[in-house]
Amino acid sequence: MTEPLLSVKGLAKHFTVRKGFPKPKTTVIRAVEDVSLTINPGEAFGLVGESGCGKSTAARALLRLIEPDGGEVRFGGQDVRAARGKDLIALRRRMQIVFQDPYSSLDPRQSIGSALTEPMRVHGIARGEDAKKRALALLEEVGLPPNAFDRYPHEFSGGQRQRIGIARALTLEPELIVADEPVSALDVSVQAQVLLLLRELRQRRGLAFLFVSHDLSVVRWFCDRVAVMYLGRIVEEGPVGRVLANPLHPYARMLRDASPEPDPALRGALPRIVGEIPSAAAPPPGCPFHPRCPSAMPECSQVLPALKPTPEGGSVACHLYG
Ligand SMILES: Nc1ncnc2c1ncn2[C@@H]1O[C@H](COP(=O)(O)OP(=O)(O)OP(=O)(O)O)[C@@H](O)[C@H]1O
Repeated sequence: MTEPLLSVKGLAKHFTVRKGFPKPKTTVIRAVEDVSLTINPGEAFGLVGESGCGKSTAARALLRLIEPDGGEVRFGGQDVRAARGKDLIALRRRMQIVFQDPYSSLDPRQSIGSALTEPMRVHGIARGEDAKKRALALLEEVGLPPNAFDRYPHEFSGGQRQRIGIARALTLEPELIVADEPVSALDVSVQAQVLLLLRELRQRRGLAFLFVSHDLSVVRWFCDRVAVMYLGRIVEEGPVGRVLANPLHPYARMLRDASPEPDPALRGALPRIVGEIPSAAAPPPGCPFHPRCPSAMPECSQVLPALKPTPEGGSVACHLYG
């Protein structure tokens, strides 16, 4: 069996906010609760769910861009949460992030050449002419001309800026890319080109991906495995073909049925997603999905269902299953 590249167990992240007027009250938002997943070398793992379910928070917490409040994160066998100083820098080099909006992650006053060579210099990989040569090769790899090196972010289109964001994520030759909604800010016509580039890079470099998206068709196309999140928790996980074709959790089924149907003959015949996602500040007792679930039973409002294994190596957290 392959040793997982990334292994996450029981990850938690809570935010404490003060809200209300005139007497603000302290509220704890349980953005991520008991999230576990593993990603093997070269594997693409999708994280899907409605807006606010905790996908981005989970992705940032496992990279320690924000500090988790609980759980264990191991990368290549190393304890990410315990890593300090040089060890943490070395781990960071191996896992990189591509953001939804590359414009906000690129410094408008920094040339593209400098944005690409700076991390190489800081991490002691290359400097001077060597770093420039590597940056030019990266620009070519992501489909940008060499003269992009001396230009600035505002001179590029959204799709080109995302290519720059991808090139920057590659400067340190990572093994895992966390792609947080990498194409959802782009025009539809450009989305496919950037997705093709990501898939090409994945194949050529043997990269593993944590692919955060609300778009099931993109996840179906890009990923090997997928986890469905609801109110901070994973409710179902498994091979992408099985989970999206035959979801076992009623929420996963609802999400699948609400996603645009590629076959026009079936469009409109499917039930739409119903009800509002409850607040992560006051998650319902028992199964967090029970207030919206068409199949809820009395037990569902009292007992939180544990994740149970499914035959093909996935898992589902539902009292209806098993
Ligand atoms: N810095 C923060 N302070 C307080 N609450 C936060 C913070 N970041 C996220 N949250 C809350 O945590 C929950 C999860 O948010 P998160 O952005 O991770 O969800 P998401 O699934 O990625 O949604 P989206 O696709 O809209 O980004 C939400 O209720 C959100 O309001």
